[in-house]
Amino acid sequence: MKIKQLLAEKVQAAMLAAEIPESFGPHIALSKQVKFGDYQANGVLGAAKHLKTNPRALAEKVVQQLDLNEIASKIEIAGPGFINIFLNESWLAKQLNIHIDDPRCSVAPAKIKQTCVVDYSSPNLAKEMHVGHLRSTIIGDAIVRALEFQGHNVIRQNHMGDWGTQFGMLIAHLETVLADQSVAEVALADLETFYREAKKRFDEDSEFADKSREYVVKLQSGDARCEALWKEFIDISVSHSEEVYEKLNVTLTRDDIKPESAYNAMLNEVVRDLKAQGLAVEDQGAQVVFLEELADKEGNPSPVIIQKSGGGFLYATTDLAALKYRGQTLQADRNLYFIDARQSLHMQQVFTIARKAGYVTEDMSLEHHPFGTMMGSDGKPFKTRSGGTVKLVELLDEAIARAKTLIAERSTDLSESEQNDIARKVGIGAVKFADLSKHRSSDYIFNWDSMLSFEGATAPYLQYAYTRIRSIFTKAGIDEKAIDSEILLKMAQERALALKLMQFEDTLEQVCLEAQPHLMCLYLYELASLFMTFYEACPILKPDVTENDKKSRLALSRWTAKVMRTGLHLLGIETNERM
Ligand SMILES: NC(=[NH2+])NCCC[C@H](N)C(=O)O
Repeated sequence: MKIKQLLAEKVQAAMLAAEIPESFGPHIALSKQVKFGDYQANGVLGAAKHLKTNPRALAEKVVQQLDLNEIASKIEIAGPGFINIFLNESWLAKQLNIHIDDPRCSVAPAKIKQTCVVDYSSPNLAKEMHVGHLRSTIIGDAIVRALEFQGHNVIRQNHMGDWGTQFGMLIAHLETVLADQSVAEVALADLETFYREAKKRFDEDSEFADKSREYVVKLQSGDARCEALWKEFIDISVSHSEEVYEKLNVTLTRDDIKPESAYNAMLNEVVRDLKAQGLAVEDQGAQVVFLEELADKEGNPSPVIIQKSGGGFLYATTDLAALKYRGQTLQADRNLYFIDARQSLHMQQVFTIARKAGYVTEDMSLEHHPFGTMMGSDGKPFKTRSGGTVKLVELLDEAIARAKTLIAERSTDLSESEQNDIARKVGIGAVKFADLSKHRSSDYIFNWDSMLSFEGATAPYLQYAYTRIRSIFTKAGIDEKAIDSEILLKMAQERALALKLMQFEDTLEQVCLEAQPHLMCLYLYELASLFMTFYEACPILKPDVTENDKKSRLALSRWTAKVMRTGLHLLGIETNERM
């Protein structure tokens, strides 16, 4: 149920009837205090100013026209002309009752189905996946899940970095290592070390450096031997990423990989397009687009090199080709990119050029959703103790091991294999929730103790809250599916919980529009807290509770469990039936 939209439509209609031009809009917001009701419409104020009339009188006119009969129990004008809306308990209860069996938690499928192309994860295959890619993977996956749940057509694009000059050095080194009888899987077990070795040879041995450069050229011209080596390298590197995806429970598969090399055949065409349109000009032998739109303070246009003087292409050229494909072939209504904030200028440049070149039409939205850096406890970018890159698989294994210690202490009645399963969900959930619950664009400090705490806004807290709700049914010996009785909202705590449950779709909508998963995290934490308050104030299984109250409260509990499970699932976090 989109409550905000429903109220907006009603208030808008009343405003029109009161002869307020449509452009002023109803501006529906959640009320900040209980005494101001549940929602507040703030649109009249601006209109009154514009029409030079008394805002209160205008608000009264609107309220007279406002038809919220069944929905609201009270409408009040407050302050200079705010309209406070108090929702009707029986209307709220009715919505919950209608959707008691709805697995979609009363979320309607999107009326306008958009094609959303989502670029996320996208690690560089020359090296091990690092924490920056962890953020992109987790955040991107949460948004993909949310958009799909809404019913949009989502196309994942894992824009893996599998091309570029460093691959000459890597395959030249791989060739030597393989000649020494080593197996590629073993040689590439640790990509970081392999890269370092190759780089060292490249810097110290000029013969090797020459060979590396020669291999770059050969690779580009389709030399079979070099291509075979490259393919072998890429294949193993991709499987490293897949190991991370599997541990993380993200929805990316091999089919979603559309790496940089996939656009090689389009790069010449991109340069041709931009030259033909007068966008790219020759500058010192290179092909450059100068963007006035992104000029610096001194007014110098922002230069974007799309082809080097030697003929080589760049990161931006590939991104332009990718965007041409996404615009013209995939016909994306929304293009979403989950990439580190440090690539903001690059993205702006690509977006500006793509628009000018007509690769995407005006109505296609281009969105870079940047994220901040994950920091270590020392406040510096997250590294291993020796200053190296943290291997993601090891980080995730540590999360699971730490969760296992906690679960083994708490859940002594469960078997070893049950404990392991829970530890996996809790450990991975903790890493994800800690990341997703932060405002996307801010940096944050990675801290094991706080993310694994069973108190506060953490995955373990929410997962445990979910399990506790489920245990009410076990304790009562009732199959939750048999709960189909009327929800009655008598107590304030029941009403508050019911309202929160009905706000799930509004939250989801905002998460999808702004690509901000932390809104869902916050929502779920508030929901769990409201449930705890409800549970304390409104006993369910105590002997003196009437049968109707008991059933109604069980139905509310069932609803809460459903929304918690669905919300966590949309964040990519699994729940446990026992814990
Ligand atoms: N279309 C894109 N540029 N996607 C992001 C790619 C990220 C890049 N491979 C990196 O690791 O920095």
